[in-house]
Amino acid sequence: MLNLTAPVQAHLTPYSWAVVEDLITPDNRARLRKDIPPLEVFKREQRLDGGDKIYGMYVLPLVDKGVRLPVLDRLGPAWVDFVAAVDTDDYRSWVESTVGATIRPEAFDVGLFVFAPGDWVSSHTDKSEKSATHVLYLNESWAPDHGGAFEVREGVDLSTPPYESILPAGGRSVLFAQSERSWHAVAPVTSSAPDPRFTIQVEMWR
Ligand SMILES: O=C(O)CCC(=O)C(=O)O
Ligand SMILES: [Fe+2]
Repeated sequence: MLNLTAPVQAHLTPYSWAVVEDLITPDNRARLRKDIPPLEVFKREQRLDGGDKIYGMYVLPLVDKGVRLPVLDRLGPAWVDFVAAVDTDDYRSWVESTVGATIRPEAFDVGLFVFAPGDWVSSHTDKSEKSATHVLYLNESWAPDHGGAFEVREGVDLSTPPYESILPAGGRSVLFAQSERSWHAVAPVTSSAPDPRFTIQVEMWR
């Protein structure tokens, strides 16, 4: 399921983050996409103000602190295989060496996220209880004017341009170590996007 020898572009500014291309092979991305359930199965997650971030998206948790949730089997073998692939010492060592975070076995969540037009996440660092986050993008084609870019940022202020913008598609994934500097945001998905923005998030806890 995962090609841990896929090319990595690792960065140390403004924090430790990396872009990885084709970590999931195209055929496996197609298998995963085919088994994304309808939106009715997801939970709407939205915060309009307060807290550490403002956001709107649909979420389907698949693994909670290392425990596979019943829905995983219902999604089918592609999703079971994906979870098995991130629950390995090879994957954890790869995360550790790619972004320099310390990863504990079993302390991980996996979620399937859907961002509809207008959905976004304000600039935030992720919770300090987190060691690293890996976001894998499941759409194949995506244009800059569809919004939804992963923005590497240098602070909370969205009126400044991002340090870098990553197109959330084409087999790309973004991995970063949590720190007080790990500012990032998701630009709003525009109404011109032909499909919702589909992501898998692997969250690794300290
Ligand atoms: O979907 C992404 O690219 C990142 C999402 C994110 O940062 C979050 O949900 O905390
Ligand atoms: Fe985040």
